[in-house]
Amino acid sequence: MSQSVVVIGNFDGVHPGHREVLKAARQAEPGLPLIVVTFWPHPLAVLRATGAPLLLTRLAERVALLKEAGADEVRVIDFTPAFAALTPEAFITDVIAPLDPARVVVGENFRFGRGASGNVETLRQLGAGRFKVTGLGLVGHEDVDTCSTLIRTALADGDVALAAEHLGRPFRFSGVVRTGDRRGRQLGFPTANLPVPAELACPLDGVYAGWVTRLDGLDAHGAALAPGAGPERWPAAISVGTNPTFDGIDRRVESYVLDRTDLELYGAPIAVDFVDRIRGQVRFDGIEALIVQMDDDVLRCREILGS
Ligand SMILES: Cc1cc2nc3c(=O)[nH]c(=O)nc-3n(C[C@H](O)[C@H](O)[C@H](O)COP(=O)(O)O)c2cc1C
Ligand SMILES: Nc1ncnc2c1ncn2[C@@H]1O[C@H](COP(=O)(O)OP(=O)(O)O)[C@@H](O)[C@H]1O
Repeated sequence: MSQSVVVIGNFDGVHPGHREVLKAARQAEPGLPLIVVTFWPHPLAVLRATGAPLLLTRLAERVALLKEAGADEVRVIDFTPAFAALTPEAFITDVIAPLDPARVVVGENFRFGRGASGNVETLRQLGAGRFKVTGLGLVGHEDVDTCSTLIRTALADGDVALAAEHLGRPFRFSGVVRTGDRRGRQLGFPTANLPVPAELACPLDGVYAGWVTRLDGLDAHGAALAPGAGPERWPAAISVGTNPTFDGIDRRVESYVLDRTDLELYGAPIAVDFVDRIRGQVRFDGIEALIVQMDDDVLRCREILGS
């Protein structure tokens, strides 16, 4: 096997700071295959009693984004309690050395091995004579460090515009469309409903403007898109919440694709990209008031999305 340049990290969200790490690795060792080593589930899900932070990306999305950001290969380590108990030496011998790295690149706050006892300095000592080590500073973004925590906080505040700024792209929430209460069509606003799994980050309850994309490479009628044609993206009014007007219980992400009533999305994988927040959820006294408000929401969406 030829030598490689190895990057290690969680990379949840694959934000611009993460992309910089991959870019730096590429620049340090031009010519060598870039391998990203990442962990699943999130190490804190195993290590911390309170569990992992809410995830910005599912594993498949993380892997796809890492490849888009320049990874030639992504190795996903099954982060079990046994794996967490490896010594720093064993981590290097078992996981890193077999990749034959000429260089290992990590963020300067990287910790590894039992009890998080390894750091960049440990990595340097263990790699001496075998591979070089680069520890990168956190990447700044408009005076604040771009990091997953800031993005999570922005989402929890409903500030999806700020989350998009930190992410370098709109926050994307994806899933498979489920049936709801079959009320949307009667209201004149059919909505494609996604469940909100407990482990995923999701914007604060409210109404948003954004885009819906089918992820299965099929058009609305199930036919393959023409070769080279990108997936279709539709402007949408998005409601996140439990439908308080109807005393709902389940939290969902519901998207009304503007001006369409012909879509068949049950069972389809879709992505919802959040562009801007319009308002909070309201418990209306009747459906008329909800419909008047939804008409207004659609106008706001058109303004925001320019469609
Ligand atoms: C643009 C938009 C705004 C919405 N705003 C509210 C709201 O303020 N309060 C509320 O109870 N439900 C709101 N909803 C959710 C509707 O109640 C829900 O889409 C409708 O009951 C249909 O549910 P169903 O998809 O399960 O049939 C909104 C939905 C959309 C698309
Ligand atoms: N413009 C549209 N936006 C979203 N979904 C649509 C649209 N037009 C048709 N649909 C279809 O209608 C379904 C939603 O209808 P709705 O009456 O809200 O039922 P449900 O309560 O099951 O979500 C969607 O899952 C999708 O298959």
